[in-house]
Amino acid sequence: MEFVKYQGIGNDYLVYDVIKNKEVLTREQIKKICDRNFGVGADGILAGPYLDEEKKIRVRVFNSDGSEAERAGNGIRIFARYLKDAGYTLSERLTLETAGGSVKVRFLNDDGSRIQADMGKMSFGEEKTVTLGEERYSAFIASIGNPHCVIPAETIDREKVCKLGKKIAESKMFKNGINVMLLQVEDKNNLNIEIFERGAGYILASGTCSCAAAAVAYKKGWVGQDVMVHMPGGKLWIQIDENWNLKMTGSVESIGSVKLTKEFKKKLGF
Ligand SMILES: N[C@H](CCC[C@H](N)C(=O)O)C(=O)O
Repeated sequence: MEFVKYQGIGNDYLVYDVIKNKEVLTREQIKKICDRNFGVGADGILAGPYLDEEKKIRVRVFNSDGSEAERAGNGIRIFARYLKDAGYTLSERLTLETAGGSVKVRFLNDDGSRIQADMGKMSFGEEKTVTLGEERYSAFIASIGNPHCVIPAETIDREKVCKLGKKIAESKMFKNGINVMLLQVEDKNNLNIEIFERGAGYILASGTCSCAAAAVAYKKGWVGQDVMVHMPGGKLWIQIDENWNLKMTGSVESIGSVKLTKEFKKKLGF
C-alpha cells in the first residue's frame, strides 16, 4: 500500500492511487494514516482516479479526521499534479470531477509546479454573529461546493482562529460542519487569513478557504476582483469574474512516496 505526498503552500495531502492500490480505506484508517505522530501525517488523503462511464476522472477528498469533503482547492491542484507525474495525462488542461462539481485545471509550467484551478461559482448564505468572550464578530457564509464561515477581524492569529473554529464546530450552528477563517484586509489586492478547517483543524493554507475569503471581501467592497491571499504556508492568487466564478493559482510541490510497512498495515487492520 503506497501513497505519494505533495504539498500546496503547506497544505499537505497524501495521494492514494486507487488503480495501483486495491485496499479500500475506512474513515478510521484514514485518520490513523494522517496522524502526524503515529501515522504518515497529512492534512488529508486524495483518493482516485475513479474513471466513470464517460471516462471522466473523479477524485475523492478526505480530511485528516477521515470525513469526506465535497471538494478541495489545493487538494485538486495536488491531484492534477499527481496525474501528470504518474503519466495519466500529458495534456496542459484537464477536468476533475468532485462531489462538489467539476473543476477545470491548467498546468502553467512544464513541471506542473504552478497550477491554476477554475473553482466554479461562489454562493453566499446569510450573515451571522459569533462571540468569543467579550468579542462579537460578524460571520459571512460562503460556499464553493464546500461550506465556509469568513470572520473579518482587525488582528488575526492561530490562537483566535482555533478558539473560534472549535466553538463554532461544537455549537452545531452548521449541521454539516464548516471551514472557519479569520480575514484581515491588507489593501485592495491583498488579504491575510488564518484557517481552522472542518475535519482538519488548524492548517497553514487552504484553497477553498482562500476563495471564500476573497469572495466575501470583494462582495463587501474591501478588495478588487484580483486578490492575493496570504496564509502562514504561502499565498494563492484568486481571480473573481462578474458571475462570481473564481480561479485560483499557486504552487504545488512533490515530497515523496510512502510505502506502509506490514506492521503499520496490521495496526490498520489489514
Ligand atoms: N476541510 C475542507 C476540505 C479541504 C479544503 C482545503 N484543504 C483545500 O484544499 O481547499 C472541507 O471539509 O470542506
